[in-house]
Amino acid sequence: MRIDVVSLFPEFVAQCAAFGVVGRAVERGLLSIHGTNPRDFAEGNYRRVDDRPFGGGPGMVMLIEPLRRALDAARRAGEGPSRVVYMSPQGRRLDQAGVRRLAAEPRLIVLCGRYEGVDERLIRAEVDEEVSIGDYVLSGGELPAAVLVDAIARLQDGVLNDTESAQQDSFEDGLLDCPHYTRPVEHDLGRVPDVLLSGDHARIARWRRMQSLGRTAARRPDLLDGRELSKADRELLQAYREEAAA
Ligand SMILES: NC(=O)c1ccc(NCc2ccccc2N2CCOCC2)nc1
Repeated sequence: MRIDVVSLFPEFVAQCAAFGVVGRAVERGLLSIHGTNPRDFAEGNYRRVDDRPFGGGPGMVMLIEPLRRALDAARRAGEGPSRVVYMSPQGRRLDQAGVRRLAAEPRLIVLCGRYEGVDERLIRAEVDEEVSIGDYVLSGGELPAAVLVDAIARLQDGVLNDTESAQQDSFEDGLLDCPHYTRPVEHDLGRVPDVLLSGDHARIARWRRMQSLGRTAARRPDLLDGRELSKADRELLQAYREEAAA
């Protein structure tokens, strides 16, 4: 999959893709990240990429033409059709289903806004979808772009090894993850739950599922809305609540 990032700080997003799982995916050619800077397409000796907002008000707005030329250059740099995603607080909230949908695209061009945002005419003409990573304001779209790139990279075939994909699965099925423990068994912060030391894999899997269900119900009940729990899951959730109440 090819991702082009259009940003005044293109190296920022490329750097975020240089480490860990995503870095490995790039090294192995499962994913390629390219940066294009609108400033390289700005005219005049100040190479302006922004200007004052019509109607007054604080801040500056990104100009149409440098962005449009940068988007065109990014489009031409790769092959095949590309979907343009604009990272913005006005976008549709990103969730794992949205990541899966975008990860299936052959190409993405991710547009990162700075200043107070981008001239609306460019958005209407060039952007296929606006995406928000959450209801908070950041100084630019680069961090949201890096978040999107990371989440998409993990879903590319061959990127995660078996252990990592198992962890991914626990979030994929819409539940929060269970607690994790490692050595030592005894510590002044507490003891590892005996079930995890039992070697009884069915019992361990049951305990982990119970913990995922219980934590989801306690911390993110919204994730269970509209979800038909199986009889087994309902019993596990009940067991979790009884244990928590005890
Ligand atoms: N939640 C998100 O995904 C998110 C994304 C971007 C972002 N900022 C860049 C930006 C992009 C578009 C429009 C305005 C702005 N902003 C520029 C700086 O001023 C505030 C508005 N912030 C949060």
